[in-house]
Amino acid sequence: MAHGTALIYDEEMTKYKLLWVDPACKIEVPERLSVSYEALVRNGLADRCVSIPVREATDAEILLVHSDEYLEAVKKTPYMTLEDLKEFTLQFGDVYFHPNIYRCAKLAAGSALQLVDSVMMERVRNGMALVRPPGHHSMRSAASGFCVFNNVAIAARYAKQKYGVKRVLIVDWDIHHGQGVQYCFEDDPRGVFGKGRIIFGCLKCNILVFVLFIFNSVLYFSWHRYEHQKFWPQLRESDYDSVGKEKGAGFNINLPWNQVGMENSDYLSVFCHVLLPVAYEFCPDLVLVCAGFDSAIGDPEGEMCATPDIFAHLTHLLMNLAGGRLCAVLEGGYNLTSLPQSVCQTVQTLLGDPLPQLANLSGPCRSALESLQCLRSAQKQYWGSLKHTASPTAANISTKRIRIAEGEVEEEEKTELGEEEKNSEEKVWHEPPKRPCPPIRAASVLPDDVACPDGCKRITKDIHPLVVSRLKDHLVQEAEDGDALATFSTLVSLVQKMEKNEVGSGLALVGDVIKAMMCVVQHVSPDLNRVLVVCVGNGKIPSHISRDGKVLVLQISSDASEEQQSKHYISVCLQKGCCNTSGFMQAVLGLLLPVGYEYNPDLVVLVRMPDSGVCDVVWKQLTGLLQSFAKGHTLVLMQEKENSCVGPTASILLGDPAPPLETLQAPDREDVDAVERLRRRLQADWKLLQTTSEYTS
Ligand SMILES: NCCCNCCCCCS
Ligand SMILES: [Zn+2]
Repeated sequence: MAHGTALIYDEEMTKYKLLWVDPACKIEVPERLSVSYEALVRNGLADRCVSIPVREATDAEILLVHSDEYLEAVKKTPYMTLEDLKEFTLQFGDVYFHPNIYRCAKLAAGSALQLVDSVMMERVRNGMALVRPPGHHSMRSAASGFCVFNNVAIAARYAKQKYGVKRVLIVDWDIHHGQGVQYCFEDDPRGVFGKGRIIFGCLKCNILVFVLFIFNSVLYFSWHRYEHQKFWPQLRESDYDSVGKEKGAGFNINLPWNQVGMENSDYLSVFCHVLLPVAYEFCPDLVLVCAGFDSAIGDPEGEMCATPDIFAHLTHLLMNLAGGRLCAVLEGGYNLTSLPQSVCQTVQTLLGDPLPQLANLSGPCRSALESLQCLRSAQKQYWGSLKHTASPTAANISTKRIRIAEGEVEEEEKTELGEEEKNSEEKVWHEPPKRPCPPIRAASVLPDDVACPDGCKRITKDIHPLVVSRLKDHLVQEAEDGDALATFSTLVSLVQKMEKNEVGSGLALVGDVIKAMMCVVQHVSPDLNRVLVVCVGNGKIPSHISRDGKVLVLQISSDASEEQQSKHYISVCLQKGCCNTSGFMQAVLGLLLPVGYEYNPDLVVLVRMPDSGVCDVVWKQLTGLLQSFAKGHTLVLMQEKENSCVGPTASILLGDPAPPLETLQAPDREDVDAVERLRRRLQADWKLLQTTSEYTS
């Protein structure tokens, strides 16, 4: 298992800048890189990373994406006079050249390749390359948007060529559309059978089995400020209906933001309802992130309102893919305060530190919902997890771009205001909270004959007098059973240690998981405001447990609970319970994650019911994803006889990446229907469950 986080940076890449007046380019300054690196140093994060040296990309590597004539032309720029540089620049848009930019562009691309080498050779688990010039706008034969060589596109091609990586996921959370990346891969051969989708008609059982053999492929996801094609680069092909061409259909995913001011809720809902379901189905071997931070609050380009700590969560959600192989490469980011904060949030998550809690999440705004629905509808024919998406009725989708195109609505001028006209009020936001690592990362409460996994700290069972007295009146029948009493009081004291951040997470083997869970829930201290209880497998959970919203129970099982569902008692009934990976993940990504984020618990109790049937890999994915909540304070309860689950669970609680699931088959129709029905019913209570705009007030 690879460990460590690579950091690639060299101050040489700060040694070029705009040499003439150009309002479009003045924001791309060397300080972007230096303030980001200095913040990592100041926060003690640089020292915790594995420092990997930069190198220049070779011609051959650059030619993986760019044309020979373009490379030859750029090679001449170091010897150009100022006038020649200006002249040369004129042929491109919103970019500038400098005598040293060719060298820096080779270093930026080379840094991305060093990062890929480090991850693929397992010298590190993941990493970040702090580079400039950025890359995602540059095209085969053109520089664009401050970009000269397409760092991430070159890295993707390089990974496939050198390491035989089959499936690469590129996530572009920069606020601009990386058209250069889209052009590079949109007609990328997807393998023998087009996308490799082979459809078997099994006459006997007359069931269409969609078997998705996904051969070599690059899946590109980008969200970007669009404003109905009025925001730079103002391309028709940046809209949600650009899904990839012919064999590449379904492998290009564009989420246009048609308004500014998008917040954390908007970003998370797109991850939960589009990117993650598709990414799990795609099952990448490597994740590359076009890590642009102009999507953060305060950025003059994005004019969005998502706070820097959102990148801690976006990074974490992607780390559960590809066995944790994640390479983040800096793209944009022009606010010299939110940029370094966002970079630090990203690197701190790559290092495995606990995630910050995201407060005050609400639902996505109406415009985001329209984009979300349009995108899901445009992509549903390619992805099983989106298959049963409701098609947007004309009434509730933004056809504004179409109407503009048809001249119905006269074109407003470009939305981009000059720097001076930009809404003058400066955005303010809190500095992201510290994310201290607890002295004990994971603790265990185990029967004496069960070994404590490496890295875990065993908490010896003992009777905690003050706890016992409180317990006694609750658990009369256990009063005589000394062992149960000892277990329960140890669990309660373990939770108290979590509250004080002395312990990160815990796992316990107990005689009766439901009783243990009830005991913990009833004895958490009053200043623990909300407890999320996730029950995996069949079993009766006393419904009085979710009293007054202090406890939210979400159970995934195969028995339709006769219990009245309520806002705080959600029972997801799956055809094959927890055995069907696709259905289970559909419920986790489309229901549990959004509700969990909105509920924002201070403690998560994960209960593995006896005979849950959940397989190890899915269990590990779930345990990993639940670390998103409660600063990673998760208490895992399992039945005594399941001691084979102790090791795998502990490894995830200690920060190991969950192994990738296989490429997911399309979930069973019944399961998708069940999740969809539940989502529709619950979205009135839990706004992050919304995926269509007809429900917004
Ligand atoms: N108001 C300045 C216009 C800049 N347009 C190009 C932006 C390139 C961003 C690269 S991440
Ligand atoms: Zn950008």
